[in-house]
Amino acid sequence: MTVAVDIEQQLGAFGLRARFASSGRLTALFGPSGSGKSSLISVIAGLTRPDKGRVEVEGRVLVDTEAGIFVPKHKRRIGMVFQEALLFPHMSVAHNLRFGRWFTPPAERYVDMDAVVDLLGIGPLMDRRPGRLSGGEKQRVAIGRALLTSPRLLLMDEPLASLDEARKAEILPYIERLRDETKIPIVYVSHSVAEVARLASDVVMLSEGRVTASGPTADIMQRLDLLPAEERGEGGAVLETTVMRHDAAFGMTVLGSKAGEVRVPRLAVEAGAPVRLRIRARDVMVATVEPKGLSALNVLPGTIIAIEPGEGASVEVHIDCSGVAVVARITRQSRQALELEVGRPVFAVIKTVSFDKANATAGLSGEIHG
Ligand SMILES: Nc1ncnc2c1ncn2[C@@H]1O[C@H](COP(=O)(O)OP(=O)(O)OP(=O)(O)O)[C@@H](O)[C@H]1O
Repeated sequence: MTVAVDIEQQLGAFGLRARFASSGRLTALFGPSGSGKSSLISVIAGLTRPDKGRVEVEGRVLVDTEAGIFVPKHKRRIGMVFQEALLFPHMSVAHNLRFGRWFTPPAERYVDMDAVVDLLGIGPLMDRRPGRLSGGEKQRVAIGRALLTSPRLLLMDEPLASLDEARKAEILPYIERLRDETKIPIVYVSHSVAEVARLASDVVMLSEGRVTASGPTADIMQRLDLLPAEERGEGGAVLETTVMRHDAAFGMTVLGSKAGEVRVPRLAVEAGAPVRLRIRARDVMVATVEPKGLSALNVLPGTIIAIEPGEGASVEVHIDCSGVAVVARITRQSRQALELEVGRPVFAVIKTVSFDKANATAGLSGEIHG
């Protein structure tokens, strides 16, 4: 197991009682403000001591209160990236990067400087001081500095929270590369569904200091009831697809998934490349017969597997499309008019797809309309 946590900690009036285990490449700690994400990160990093419990990373016990084990933070070999880059302003980028390396005994340095510079695309910045970097560039350097400590685990606490949308889009592909091209497990704190759906292999959902759910990203993202109220509209299905072909005549790309083909405006990726799609529940309609004469390009056949009460006048219809669960948010009135029940064959009509290109360096991300 990569990361296994089972701890209790009282912080004033706030009680953190968290238990999860994840062997995912990037595990998102996800929850609303004040749910305990940063407190949990502090326990894993060794910045605070839990009252009770155990923390294990890559088979190494870092905390076990019963056995009297508490590995101090500088011996944990955990790299940290925070919301603010916290670079040394008087040092060049190259110096800031080397600073990370100095702290690791030579025998334990397994991360190579050139590889990190290449991975994060920071070669042209090496001689600059942090004052002359954009927010996104600073964060890439901060990630590089953390990687150069040769960590066994990388903790990222809302690393994009202080960046604007353009800077976020610029840095997301680098975090994907980090996830896919290094062997270092990442625990990533976020309260954004878009970020989690794009980056996480696994999600640990926190609410009021408790883990309310944990598991693979696709499973958790469709549990709309678990999402923080302000993010519920962002929830839905996460589909792993592969680029099948490009349709030059119409400027479209055809993606293959277990649920069927999905057509999206042309993506600048080669056939065979993986693409992760997010289909928000509010962007899916339900039809009881295969629709004709419709502008939406993507219609997936399936069977209703559950109908849950949604917010206000809505219900959430869960549709199994050949093993892929797609969620549609529709009104109770539509449900009644269409006589939707569990077991009924239907068609999920997808109005909009949010797509994220995995394994990319081009920063491609956005929304497309079917
Ligand atoms: N040392 C402390 N003493 C008392 N209360 C604390 C302490 N540290 C954290 N808390 C409280 O614990 C709760 C959880 O805080 P935490 O920062 O872990 O949440 P979070 O999910 O990271 O929130 P955000 O997304 O806003 O950063 C908050 O109510 C906070 O006020």
